[in-house]
Amino acid sequence: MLGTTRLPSGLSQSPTPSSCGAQLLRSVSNVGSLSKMLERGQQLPEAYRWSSSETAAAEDDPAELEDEVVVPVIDLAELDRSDERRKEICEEMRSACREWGAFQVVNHGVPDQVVERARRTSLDLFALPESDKLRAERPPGTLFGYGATRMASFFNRLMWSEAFTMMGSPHNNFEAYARKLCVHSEQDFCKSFEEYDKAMRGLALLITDLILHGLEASEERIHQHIRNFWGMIHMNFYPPCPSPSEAMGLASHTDSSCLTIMHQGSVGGLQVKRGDKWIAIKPVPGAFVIQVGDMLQLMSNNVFHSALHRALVNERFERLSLVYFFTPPPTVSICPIHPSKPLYRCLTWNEYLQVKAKLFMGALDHFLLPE
Ligand SMILES: C=C1C[C@]23C[C@@]1(O)CC[C@H]2[C@@]12CCC[C@@](C)(C(=O)O1)[C@H]2[C@@H]3C(=O)O
Ligand SMILES: O=C(O)CCC(=O)C(=O)O
Ligand SMILES: [Fe+2]
Repeated sequence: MLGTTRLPSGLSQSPTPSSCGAQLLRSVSNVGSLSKMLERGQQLPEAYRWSSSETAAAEDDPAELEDEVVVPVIDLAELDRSDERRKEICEEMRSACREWGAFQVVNHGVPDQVVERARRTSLDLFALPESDKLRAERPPGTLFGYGATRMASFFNRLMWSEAFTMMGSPHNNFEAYARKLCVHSEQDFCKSFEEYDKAMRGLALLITDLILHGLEASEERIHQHIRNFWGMIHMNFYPPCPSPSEAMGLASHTDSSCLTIMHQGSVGGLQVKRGDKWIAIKPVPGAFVIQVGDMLQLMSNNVFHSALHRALVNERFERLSLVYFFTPPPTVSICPIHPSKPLYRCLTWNEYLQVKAKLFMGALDHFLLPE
């Protein structure tokens, strides 16, 4: 990467056919030989330039620095020590979900090597030649594959990122992606995502269970809701950017999921909106960022609010965020958990994604019941 800056490639031209045999001879880590390059110092292309009001960060405001507010960090180390400790953790999560729609967890039990292997494999994937990545291009209107983020059509500026989404538990199909992408080692690729998917499913079930207990939902209700939930692995890659203060890594949005578990690594960029301020979620070594998604807002009947968030970029470092979306199965009816005075009508995940693709930030309101 030295001396050059890579242009996010997800939005560029059509695939050039290339053979898997030829790909095997190349190194997947050879980032410098990949997509279009910009000379160092070259300006940010106009299509990637956002207005300063859209990119302004809380850190730009000196008053913000003096009185730093941080998203809660919840320690799961002693979860099983006693019922009291478990209740305290449920309460910490409940209050974080109400106040922030987000928190970080540490001592979560996911081994570092599992995370590191999945991050390495993801970086290798983004380092593939553009023509190989485009073999797995996400067809318009669909969920899985490589390219620009789905919400790109709602903005008239381009985002400084590329993304790849794969189906995870319970129907993971990593071999198919590996074959399509012609990755260097199919076996390592599948193994690393299989173990990551398994670890994330375990963590998602644990955290969703604790959060729903905080809503005083019955055991039966909780299990009915989450036992059959699905997982999706979504990777975002943000190359270093020649003019980060004018660029946007990922524009402001809420996730449609029930819960999102994100590993952002050591390079920060994620921000969450609190009131009218954007607050950085600073990387904490080994932590996962947990965010309330739209489905959990609906299930909680607005007790919790899905986190409005975005990702900024920087000039020096590339950044990878590894995201696990924990979602309802596509055709199962999802309703507010306490049905006495529901604010929303029941919906299916399929239905929700269709409405989100049309209304984007207005999607959840579309399902509000009349007063
Ligand atoms: C199931 C999904 C949620 C998501 C669209 C997706 O198919 C996988 C990508 C997800 C993502 C990530 C970036 C922001 C977002 C709004 C987008 O455009 O793609 C979310 C989508 C979502 O949560 O609605
Ligand atoms: O990369 C990040 O920090 C944010 C990623 C994100 O919000 C998403 O993929 O939905
Ligand atoms: Fe998100």
